Amino acid sequence: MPASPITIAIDGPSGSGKSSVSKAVARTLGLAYLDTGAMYRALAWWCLERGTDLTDQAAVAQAARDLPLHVGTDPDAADVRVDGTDVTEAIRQTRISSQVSAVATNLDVRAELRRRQRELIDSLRAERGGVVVEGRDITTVVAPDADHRILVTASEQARLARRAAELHGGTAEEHLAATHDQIVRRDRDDATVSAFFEPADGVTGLDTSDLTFEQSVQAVLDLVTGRLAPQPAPQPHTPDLQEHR
Ligand SMILES: Nc1ncnc2c1ncn2[C@@H]1O[C@H](COP(=O)(O)OP(=O)(O)OP(=O)(O)O)[C@@H](O)[C@H]1O
Ligand SMILES: Nc1ccn([C@H]2C[C@H](O)[C@@H](COP(=O)(O)O)O2)c(=O)n1
Repeated sequence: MPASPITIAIDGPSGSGKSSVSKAVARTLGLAYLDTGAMYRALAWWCLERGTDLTDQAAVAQAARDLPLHVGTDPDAADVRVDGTDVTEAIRQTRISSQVSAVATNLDVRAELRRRQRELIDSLRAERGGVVVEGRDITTVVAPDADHRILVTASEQARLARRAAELHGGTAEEHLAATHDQIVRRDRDDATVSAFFEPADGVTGLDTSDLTFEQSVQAVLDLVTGRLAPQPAPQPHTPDLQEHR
C-alpha cells in the first residue's frame, strides 16, 4: 500500500484496453479497482429486468437513484450484484452492450452514478490506500484532481480487432457487425456526453495501438511509479575530497 492514498484515473474509448490494463495496474500496485462502466451496465440490466423503458428519462433516472448496487473493487474479484443477484456475467452480454448508451447518456443518471463513484473513491482511498478507477469521464469530471490522469487510446482498427478476437462462434460477418456496434456506434453515442477521444488539459495520452497488452500495463506503471516508488531516505551528508579543495 502506498504511504499516502492515491487515485489513478483512466479513461478511454471502447476496446482501448482500459479495463484490463486498469485491473492489472491495480493488482500490481495493491490498489482497489473501480469499473464505472459496470455501474452503467448494471443499471441498464436492472431497467430491462423490471421492464423499464430505457427511453423514459425520468423513470430511468429514478431507477438510478433506487439501484441496490454492489460493485466489487478487488481487481481479482470485481463482482457486480444488483439486489443480491450476481450480474457480473449478465452485464457483459450483447443485449446490454447494445443498449447501455441509452442509460449512460441520461444526464440525471450520470449525476447519480457520479455521486456514487466519488463516494466509493473516497472510501477506497481511506480504507484501501487508493484506487485505479476507469471509465469515460473519470479524468475530466469524476476525479479531475486524481494523482494520475491517463487517457488510454488505440486506433479504431486496433480496437475492432481486439474485440473481434474475444468473440467465439458465428461468422466473420457477424463478428464485424457486433464489434462495429459495440465500438463505433457506442462510442459515437457515448461521446455526446463525455470527451474521451483526446486527452484534456493535464491528462496524459497513451496510444496503445502498437503495444502488446503487457507493454500497455508497463507504460501505465511507468507513468505512475514516480509517485508510488518509495522515495530514498535522505543520506547523511559526507563531504568528499572535492569539497575540501
Ligand atoms: N495493447 C493492448 N492494450 C490493452 N488491451 C489489449 C491490448 N492488446 C489487446 N488487448 C485486449 O483488448 C481487449 C479489450 O480490452 P478491455 O475490455 O480492457 O477494453 P475497454 O477499453 O475496457 O473496453 P470497453 O469500454 O468496451 O469495456 C482485451 O481482451 C485486452 O486483453
Ligand atoms: N464513466 C463512464 C463509464 C462508462 N460509461 C458508459 C459508456 C458505455 O456505453 C457504458 C459501459 O461502459 P464499458 O463497460 O463499456 O466501459 O457506460 C460512461 O458513460 N461513463
